[in-house]
Amino acid sequence: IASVRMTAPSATFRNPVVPGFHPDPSVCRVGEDYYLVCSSFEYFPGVPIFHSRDLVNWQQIGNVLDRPSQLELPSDTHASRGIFAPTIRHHDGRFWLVTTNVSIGRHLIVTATDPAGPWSEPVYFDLPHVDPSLAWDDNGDCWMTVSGVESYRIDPEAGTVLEGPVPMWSGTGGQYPEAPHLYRIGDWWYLLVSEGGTHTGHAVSIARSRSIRGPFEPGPANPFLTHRSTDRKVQATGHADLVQAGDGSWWMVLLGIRAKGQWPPYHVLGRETFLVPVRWVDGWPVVEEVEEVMAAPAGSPPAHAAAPDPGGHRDDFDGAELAPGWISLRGRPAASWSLTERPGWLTLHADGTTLDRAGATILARRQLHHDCRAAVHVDPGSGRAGLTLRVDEAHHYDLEVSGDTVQVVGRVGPFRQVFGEQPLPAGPVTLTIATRTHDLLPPMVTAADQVAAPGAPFGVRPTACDMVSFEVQTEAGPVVLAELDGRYLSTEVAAGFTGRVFGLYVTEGSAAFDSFDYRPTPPVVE
Ligand SMILES: OC[C@@H]1O/C(=N\O)[C@H](O)[C@H]1O
Repeated sequence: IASVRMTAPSATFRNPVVPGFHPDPSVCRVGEDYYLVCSSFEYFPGVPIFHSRDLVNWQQIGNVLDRPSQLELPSDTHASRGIFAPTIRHHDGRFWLVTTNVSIGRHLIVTATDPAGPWSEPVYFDLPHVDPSLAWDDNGDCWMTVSGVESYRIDPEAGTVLEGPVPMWSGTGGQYPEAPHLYRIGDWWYLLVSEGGTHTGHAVSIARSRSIRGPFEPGPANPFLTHRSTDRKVQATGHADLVQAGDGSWWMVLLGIRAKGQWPPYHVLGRETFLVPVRWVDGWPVVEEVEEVMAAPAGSPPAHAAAPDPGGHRDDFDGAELAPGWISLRGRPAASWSLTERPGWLTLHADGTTLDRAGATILARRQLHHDCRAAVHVDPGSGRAGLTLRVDEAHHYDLEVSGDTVQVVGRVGPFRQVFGEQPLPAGPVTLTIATRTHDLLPPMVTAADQVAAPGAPFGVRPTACDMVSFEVQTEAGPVVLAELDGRYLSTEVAAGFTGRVFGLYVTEGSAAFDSFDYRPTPPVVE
């Protein structure tokens, strides 16, 4: 099995290769093209799909489940439910995607000839567990493997189960054996399994067999990848998928988190997609630890290392369609949005639901950087609208305009508070939410500070600072209405499988958005 052929030492790349909440990555190669998908939970459209020519630079080319007929997300779908881990494979001239919609308790398979879509209507499988994966054996039979770990021989087009469950090797005994993938490599069937759960105990192990039904012999060094009990910057590494590059070298995509803070560490960007080179030793995979900067695959331009991350994007809503990166909650009713009602603007219509309940009219983009700014130019009209930074219905900070007032409203669990407000002339206004992290402990905030700077985090000496600031553009210049501690919008506080998103929203009436501008900002230099 070919080992990694490294390029000149200078070529490195930055991890994560797909930043922001893009967990449970799965990848396949077709010729010189790579395609990668991630889970998407309660968001619509579902299963974002990315394309790359070098495993390092990824562009989103669409969403696999972009029709309500493919993606049933009942209105009571809880945050972090919906679409769990997907697997993408190419077989017989077609792309195949299998995933689980846990809100309806079914696995589904869709196919496409063009990975940018359209993808087919789902074929459903009522089988237990999650994290389905597909493999075709030497007879051309299709096998679906699920967490736990067990396999079924299926007819993927008829939706029928032909054999199984066939019990499979389920790791080294860690909790939650999941994200199984079968690979035909040489004369072996390799079975990759994650275990330990999708947080700091995460790990990846492997076994192999001469037969797809097993029995499987475990590898000599399992788990061959884990960052548990280490002080590595990247943590929770697991849920992996292997791919052989065009030059014969092997790579693995996986999820991980970039935690901030000393104790306890917390993460705000969700589980992101990382890339790591794989060497094969005596027929078993060996990987280095996952770092933020790693040696790049052969032939890949050392893009990330060379130039600062180009990760900003701007949308002026001048197009006929929304970019694939825009996501909504549990659906996007046609009556709730328009790009034509006010040409050059995105118009959103409320249905009376607040941000605290499922069903609000919201269009969101993932936060991709710890240090960034997101700005909208919005005409609230007679509505109540704004820009929110959210994790779920119970964890969000909103910069909201209604009538002649702009407010900063924070919702954390049972707590809801206004942190800053000021009058505003009617008409379009620019609202900005900025986030920055720095590791130096800020000074203790006292009651006196509160009077001096309303909204400053009160009385708490955070272990490390993730600050969220809220700004409104006035004739006299930008005004910062409040700064809030960002830890309350972290996975450690909100729980769940997603991460932060910036959302354009309306909760009363209608509002029109002229632009959305997202920029990474240079990290605070201590
Ligand atoms: O990400 C959602 C699920 O979480 C998991 N592990 O904790 C599974 O592998 C995913 O399907």
